[in-house]
Amino acid sequence: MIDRALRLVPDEYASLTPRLITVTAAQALSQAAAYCLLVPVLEALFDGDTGMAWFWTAIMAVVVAVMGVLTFLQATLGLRIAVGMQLGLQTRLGDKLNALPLGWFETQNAAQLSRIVVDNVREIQGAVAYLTAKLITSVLVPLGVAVGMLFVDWRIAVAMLIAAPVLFAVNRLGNRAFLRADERTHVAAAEAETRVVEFAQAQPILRAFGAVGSGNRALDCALEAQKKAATRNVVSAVTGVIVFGLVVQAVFLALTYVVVGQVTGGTVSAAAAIALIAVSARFIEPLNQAAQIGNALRSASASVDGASDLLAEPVLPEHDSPVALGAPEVVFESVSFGYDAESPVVSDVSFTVAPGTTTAIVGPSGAGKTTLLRLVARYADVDSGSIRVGGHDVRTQPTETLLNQLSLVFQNVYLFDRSIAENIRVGRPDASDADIRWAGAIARVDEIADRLPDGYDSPVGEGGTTLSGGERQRVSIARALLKDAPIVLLDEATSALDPHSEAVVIRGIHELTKDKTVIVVAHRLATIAHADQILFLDGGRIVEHGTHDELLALGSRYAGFWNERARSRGWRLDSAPA
Ligand SMILES: Nc1ncnc2c1ncn2[C@@H]1O[C@H](COP(=O)(O)OP(=O)(O)OP(=O)(O)O)[C@@H](O)[C@H]1O
Repeated sequence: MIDRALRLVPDEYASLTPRLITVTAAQALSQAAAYCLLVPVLEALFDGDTGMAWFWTAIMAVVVAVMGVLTFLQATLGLRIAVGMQLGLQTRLGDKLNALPLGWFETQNAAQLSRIVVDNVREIQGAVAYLTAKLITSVLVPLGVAVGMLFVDWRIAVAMLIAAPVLFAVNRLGNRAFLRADERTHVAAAEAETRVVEFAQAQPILRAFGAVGSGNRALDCALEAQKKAATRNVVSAVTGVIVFGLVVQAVFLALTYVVVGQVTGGTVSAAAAIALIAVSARFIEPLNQAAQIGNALRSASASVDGASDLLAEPVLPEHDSPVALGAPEVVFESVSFGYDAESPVVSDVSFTVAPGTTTAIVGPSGAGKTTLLRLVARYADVDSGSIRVGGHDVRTQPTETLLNQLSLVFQNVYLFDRSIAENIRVGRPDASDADIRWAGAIARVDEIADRLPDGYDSPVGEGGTTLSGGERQRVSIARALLKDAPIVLLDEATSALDPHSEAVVIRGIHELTKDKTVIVVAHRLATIAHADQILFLDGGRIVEHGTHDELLALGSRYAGFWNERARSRGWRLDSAPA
């Protein structure tokens, strides 16, 4: 576990780790030497040899002083590693999250990510900086004492050298059960966190459907499982510590018998015996500590796994060399893709979106329309075929270059818990206030800002919860307007907006898409009818493509889809807004 945790130490702090280990080892040996020096000091005192007593006390004082300096060095090194470890590991995890394909985030949940980046890092930090040092101390001090005893009485030294591995073996056995219980606790805690976040986020739906009780049940089960796992964990930890404590006392008693045996045998003086019993107590103490440190180290093991697994997640191959971009065209060539290898979602799809034209993708639910948009933005890489944007395969251009050419306006608009202005500025971080107001005016965000007390500086709440769905879309359109990318990927809203909001959003989108290359997953009949090209997708394949008139004349799938939609909405083409 320690070696895996040490591998997570950032490079710039890696050189400090051997220093910490060396200083800790030296500190532990000086501590052992100080304990051993008790024997000659006590012997001299009992013999009434004041000169020798002072001599050994002076040596002991020097050793204790060295030990003090080493303890100080050990503490400062540990602190430096702890701080560096936290910053460095969190930066590495942050960089990793930046490099992961966008599609990866759709399968993750916020609670587990936050647990890895915050809680796991804290545990690993503690394991590397403090627990490693404590573990070294608790091994080297008894070992040093036992070796030191060789110079006093070899039989006692041998008894100590036998006792130490016995104690470690008992400790190891006792902790196996704890380790299993601890793993179960980590799993149960992660599950409970996920359920708590889900329960909070699903409140509107649970209440709307009167399902608060059933929503609670999933959470209650997770919390109950966590409670049981935690109880088992505590029971096995406490049992292990009690058993280990009893064995430690038994070993201490055995050592005392050995010492007393030497006194009665006449090989050790009574004064030395008292000193040896005191040293034996010191010998036992760090071993006792090792039990608790072992538990803490094992508990940190699950955290190391969490962070290591995240760091090992595969990223999409990245091309750093700059490319000379051509016209803003999007070309799909025999593209096939599936979220998992067994079930393709998109099969052999080929089409070209010429610069400055609009392509509408329509088709039944689950046909793969949104997936096509995601593949353009490289949420994931295609399984076969290729997608070219601006004349280059999306896989052979730097991600930044690709994303700079794209404005994404998807249905689930996420707003940061900051002001309206800052949320719009996400579109172009160097935009001036005037630019933000320009984009806000076109997308009619100014209407929203006007009614809020702090105007554009008003906070929008986590995820934009203080704004309506239509208002959030307006902010996201303002973002995209500010970015002014040549290609717009648009997932049209399926949910109904009130007539005013809808009219405003449509106007904003109209401005955003003017003279741009547009791929739109279209639901509004006006958008579909006025597109330069329509792709009818079913089961991941393009089954028909052409203009609205061509496809209506064909009288097949698209015509059926169109007539059904138009009938259900009482809509006629000549009434379509421009
Ligand atoms: N992140 C994902 N992981 C696994 N499967 C997914 C993922 N996203 C979508 N799918 C599956 O891929 C298929 C196509 O989904 P997609 O969202 O592209 O369809 P769609 O045509 O846009 O549907 P809708 O009109 O209902 O939004 C569906 O079967 C869906 O369950």
